Amino acid sequence: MSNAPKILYTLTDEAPFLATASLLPIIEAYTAPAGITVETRDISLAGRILSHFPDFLRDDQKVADDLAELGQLATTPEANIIKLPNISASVPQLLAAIKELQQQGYALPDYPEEPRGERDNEIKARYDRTKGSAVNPVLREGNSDRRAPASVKAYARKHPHKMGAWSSDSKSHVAHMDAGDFYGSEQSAVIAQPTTLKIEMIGSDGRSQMLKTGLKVKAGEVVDASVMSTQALGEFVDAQIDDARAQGVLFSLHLKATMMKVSDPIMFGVVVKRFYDQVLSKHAAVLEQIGFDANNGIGDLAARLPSLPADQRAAIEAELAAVYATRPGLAMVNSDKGITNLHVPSDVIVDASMPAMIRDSGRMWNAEGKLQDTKAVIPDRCYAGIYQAVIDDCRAHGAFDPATMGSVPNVGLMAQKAEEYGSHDKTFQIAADGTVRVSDDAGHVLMEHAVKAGDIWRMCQTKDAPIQDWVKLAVNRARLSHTPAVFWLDSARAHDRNVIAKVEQYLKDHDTSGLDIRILSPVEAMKFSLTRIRQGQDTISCTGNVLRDYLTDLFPIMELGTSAKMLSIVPLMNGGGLFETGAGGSAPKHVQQFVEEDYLRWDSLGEFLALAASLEHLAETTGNARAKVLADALDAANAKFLDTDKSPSRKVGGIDNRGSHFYLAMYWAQALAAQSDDAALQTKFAPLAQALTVNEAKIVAELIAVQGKPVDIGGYYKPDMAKLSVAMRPSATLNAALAAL
Ligand SMILES: NC(=O)C1=CN([C@@H]2O[C@H](COP(=O)(O)OP(=O)(O)OC[C@H]3O[C@@H](n4cnc5c(N)ncnc54)[C@H](OP(=O)(O)O)[C@@H]3O)[C@@H](O)[C@H]2O)C=CC1
Ligand SMILES: O=C(O)CCC(=O)C(=O)O
Ligand SMILES: [Mg+2]
Repeated sequence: MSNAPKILYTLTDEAPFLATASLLPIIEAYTAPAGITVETRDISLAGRILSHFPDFLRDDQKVADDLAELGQLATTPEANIIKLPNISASVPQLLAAIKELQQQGYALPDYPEEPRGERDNEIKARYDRTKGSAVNPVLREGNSDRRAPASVKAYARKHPHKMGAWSSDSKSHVAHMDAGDFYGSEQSAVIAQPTTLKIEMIGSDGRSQMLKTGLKVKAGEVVDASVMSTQALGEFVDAQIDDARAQGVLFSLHLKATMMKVSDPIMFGVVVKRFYDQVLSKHAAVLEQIGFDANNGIGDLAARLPSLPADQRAAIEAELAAVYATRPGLAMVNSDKGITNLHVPSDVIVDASMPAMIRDSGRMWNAEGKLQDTKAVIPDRCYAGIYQAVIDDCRAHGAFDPATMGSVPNVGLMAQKAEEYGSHDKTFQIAADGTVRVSDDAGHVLMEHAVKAGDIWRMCQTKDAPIQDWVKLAVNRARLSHTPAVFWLDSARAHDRNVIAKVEQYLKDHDTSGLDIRILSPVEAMKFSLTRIRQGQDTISCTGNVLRDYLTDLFPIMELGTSAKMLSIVPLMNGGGLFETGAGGSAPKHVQQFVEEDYLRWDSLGEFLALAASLEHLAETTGNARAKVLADALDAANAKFLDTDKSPSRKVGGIDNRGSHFYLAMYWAQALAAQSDDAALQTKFAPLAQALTVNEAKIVAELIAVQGKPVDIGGYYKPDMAKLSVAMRPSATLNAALAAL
């Protein structure tokens, strides 16, 4: 195959987007001499919003729907996409982004939180398409292969990050429900013939309502349904609040309200309502009137209180203080600013929050700004148990040692919206008591649940082709890295039983001789992997979509200090490549630090690794030999970058993200100048390598000189590109050297 070599680089949000303003000019300068085009596509929250409202914007303000274009491209062999982390917006973030855009002169409508009439419904539906994890499921037309490359692991062993010590009498623990959750109610079916499903709600009064019709399913597809009883959840939460107070530990809640954008905000709301019951019940009428929504967190109340008369406001504030006096301490997101774990549903996201707690000796921050033992409430049992297994291990054996510990790479089943992370359009909060029934074309009932008003019912789909591809990837990875591979599947779950049967069947399609491949329940798989990790041994985890997410933050954060240092490749099922940068988020607190003191702590190593993999893929698919030369030189530069430890330090005065980009550029140019595979590239890059090497001290000084004072970038969700470029490219010497290339 030969086509014009092109890489699509995504413009996203927050820290990774700021970093792009400095890194992209370097990437463009280096790839151009090889005849490679790098184009950008805007998939930021602001960009997604604007692309949905052309009818409200002036012609010069309209933007294309880049996400839809990339989603389409991801199904083709030509795709070569570098995907940086983006905001998966909660409602409070969506509201803030809309407000900022309106202030910048975009005449967007307000978000109709309580829609009245057709027009409101239509506008809300448009906004809701940009909400939550709206990007990744669209682009992920493949399964994932996430790991710490050998060079990164070696770096972490040489420069181990700090890990909080663990004590055997830590009172920290995970609390989960014992009944009434998704885990306990799961039903699963494998589709025999292509058909169309419908989801029907039959009320106890006999009235029936279609929740969804026309849901096409393919042969071999696994479909599951389960239900969370909000009553059981509420009772469980009450008991945990009391128990946390009795034990003197912090109360914390860990959900994934971003990716599980329908079910988890409701669960979050149940916990907020229970925790603040005293004040919310007493002032219910007033709170209703000011539009408070518990699903948006208690921060929503704080935001709306100013609209009340002073006396009403004081009464509510007094009641809030009384709640805090009688409740257990809440884990804090920011104790200086009084932001609690229950403030905003997107502040505490389980994949990152549980590893952070484990790294901090099993503790979280309390209101006094001190670390304290914590009850981590993870209501549903499907995956909660793995974290208790880690806590048990740390209590028994102490903290993990990054200098000696083994690694747990992941091969994750996520293609085509697999499993829970694709369930949003099939998740419903039930309006009345009755039965939810899933049936096919021929009227056969596949699954049926008794439900009560308020319950959360959801259905998931996992297509057969992605499962086959996942098994193949797992076998390949086990073979390539000579490492045991464990499928984390729970035979007590209906869905997992169906997947186990498929895994057993599809393993037979591959040569597995000499490989150690096992199927273990998540808790057993965790214990097995942790035992090996302490012996310095690696174990591949082959998991479904949710555990993919959880484990690819958990292990990198323990092994490397941050999941930003991960290599995260998605071989797309139709032959293209999606290269995600790291496995971590968009680090909002890094933006805060940047605007306050012109210092960006974001670690772009994930971008460097993704770029090398993308160039490698480009060389293979387009036969462009120069892409290979660039990739090899970038590999060498990455190794040198790690060896010399040029990642950003944490504080003003050291090199930050921009300084680390300079070092990458210098090492990359040096490697290109030193190679002899391509004489023209060698000649082209030799003077640049020379200029950067000679001016190292000067460039670093120019980059550091700007630090330490506030910087204006003209927006949070949509920064001013000109201001941002000036702020992120403060070294005239570096800019001139790049321009001269
Ligand atoms: N692929 C994607 O698009 C993803 C997007 N997200 C989105 O990102 C946002 C934040 O979520 P979340 O990941 O939970 O929180 P953060 O982005 O705050 O990440 C958690 C912590 O990881 C560390 N970290 C992550 N990336 C880097 C980096 N490149 N350089 C240095 N440190 C890093 C920091 O820890 P410390 O300060 O302790 O060193 C950071 O505070 C949300 O909107 C979420 O939806 C999240 C995951 C993936
Ligand atoms: O899409 C998202 O919201 C986050 C994705 C994520 O956390 C992951 O894939 O690791
Ligand atoms: Mg994640």
